[in-house]
Amino acid sequence: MAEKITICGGKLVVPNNPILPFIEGDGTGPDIWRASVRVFDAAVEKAYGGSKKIEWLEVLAGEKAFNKVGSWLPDETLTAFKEYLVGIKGPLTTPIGGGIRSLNVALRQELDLYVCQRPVRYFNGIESPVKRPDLVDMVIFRENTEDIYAGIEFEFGSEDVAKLKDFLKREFPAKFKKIRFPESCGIGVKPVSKEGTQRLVRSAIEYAVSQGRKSVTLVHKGNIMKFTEGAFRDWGYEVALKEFGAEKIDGGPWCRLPNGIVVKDVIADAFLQQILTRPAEYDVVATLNLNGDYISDALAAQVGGIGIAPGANINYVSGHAIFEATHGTAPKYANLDKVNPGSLILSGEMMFRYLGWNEAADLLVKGLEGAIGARTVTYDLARLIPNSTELKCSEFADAVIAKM
Ligand SMILES: NC(=O)C1=CN([C@@H]2O[C@H](COP(=O)(O)OP(=O)(O)OC[C@H]3O[C@@H](n4cnc5c(N)ncnc54)[C@H](OP(=O)(O)O)[C@@H]3O)[C@@H](O)[C@H]2O)C=CC1
Ligand SMILES: O=C(O)CCC(=O)C(=O)O
Ligand SMILES: [Mg+2]
Repeated sequence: MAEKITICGGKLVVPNNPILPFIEGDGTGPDIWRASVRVFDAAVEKAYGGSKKIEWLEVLAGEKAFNKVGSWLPDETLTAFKEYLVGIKGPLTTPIGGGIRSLNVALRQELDLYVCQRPVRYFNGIESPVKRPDLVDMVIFRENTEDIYAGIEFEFGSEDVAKLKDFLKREFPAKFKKIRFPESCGIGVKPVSKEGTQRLVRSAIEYAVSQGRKSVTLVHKGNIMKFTEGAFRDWGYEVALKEFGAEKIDGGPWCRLPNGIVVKDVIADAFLQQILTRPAEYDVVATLNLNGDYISDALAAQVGGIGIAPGANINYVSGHAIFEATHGTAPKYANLDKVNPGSLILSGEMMFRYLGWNEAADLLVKGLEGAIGARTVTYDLARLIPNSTELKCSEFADAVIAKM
């Protein structure tokens, strides 16, 4: 009988037939979902011989939801993710400039999924744009609920931005003078809190400890944005020192945990050049929301692109989690059965590990490594792998299943 996943004493209780809500997604989402769900079911069947099975529950969001029920993000969808704890989603479109705000961000904020966890690793056989993609083995912990993604923006020409400018002019005249074109600007606000920073950094360090990683790097732009990004760095070190018994190295601020894990920091622009030139120096990365968004795509490109870039949005306290690829809806490829389902498949791998279904997770990796190793890949990897055979999205799913 299908049952809900629950949490007890901070540990997930996963039945053999868990109900997992999923959102198909916009654009290429349906193609990718159809391919991935077959791979997930095949992995579970092969790993557990019928003793475990997922009961998939479709919930609506995005264009499909709007067309069917007139809402972009129906309450029932949020309720399902709250109730069933763990789910998975395809990408959802966010218009640029005007229109609705991001549904992806809304889900993260509504469910308080404060960690956006994105592992980046190399698969043998892919020729990436860099010489040593195999040196990239990082896990990004991106803060997922605040920063400029909180969406506190005031549109140029609106009554609200006029009110805000009046307030700044009156209360903070020196700061207001620094606005270069006060008459013609919109304004965005960047909230970064101690609480939000510390729960993110705590999760990153706990992950590093549990997985035996070498270091945690706090990536920030604290030289320029001192009280947001700079504070992120300081509050991050505070967690390492006060909660994990770290000791400062040569007077700090770098520090070392009793088990040898180094907690260090780097300014974001330097980080983006060093991941190209010295990737082996970075391991677990903890960073703010916008930096994490840029870093995810940049690192994905280093190992073969966004077609194999998985992710998860997790609240490590409540247990709520929604797994999703790093990439978006790639609308030009919608319904062509063309794009790589690898990112969603690997997001499923993360999900299975989160559920404790490591055998099924291992099969997903085996299948993906097998298909890539045999040079039977979708268009994106075919561009990078000499003498490869280009497969459709659905055919790639078959190839992964065949190699499990
Ligand atoms: N979490 C989410 O739901 C996210 C949603 N979005 C949304 O998606 C929409 C489109 O965003 P856009 O900036 O174009 O970014 P996308 O990630 O959707 O696409 C950019 C490029 O990445 C490559 N790509 C994307 N997905 C795949 C895949 N599965 N396999 C292989 N290659 C892939 C394609 O490259 P090429 O052209 O080289 O073939 C594509 O043109 C926007 O509305 C955005 O807001 C964006 C990111 C995350
Ligand atoms: O919400 C969106 O449309 C974009 C989100 C995004 O780029 C990301 O989470 O990496
Ligand atoms: Mg992104």
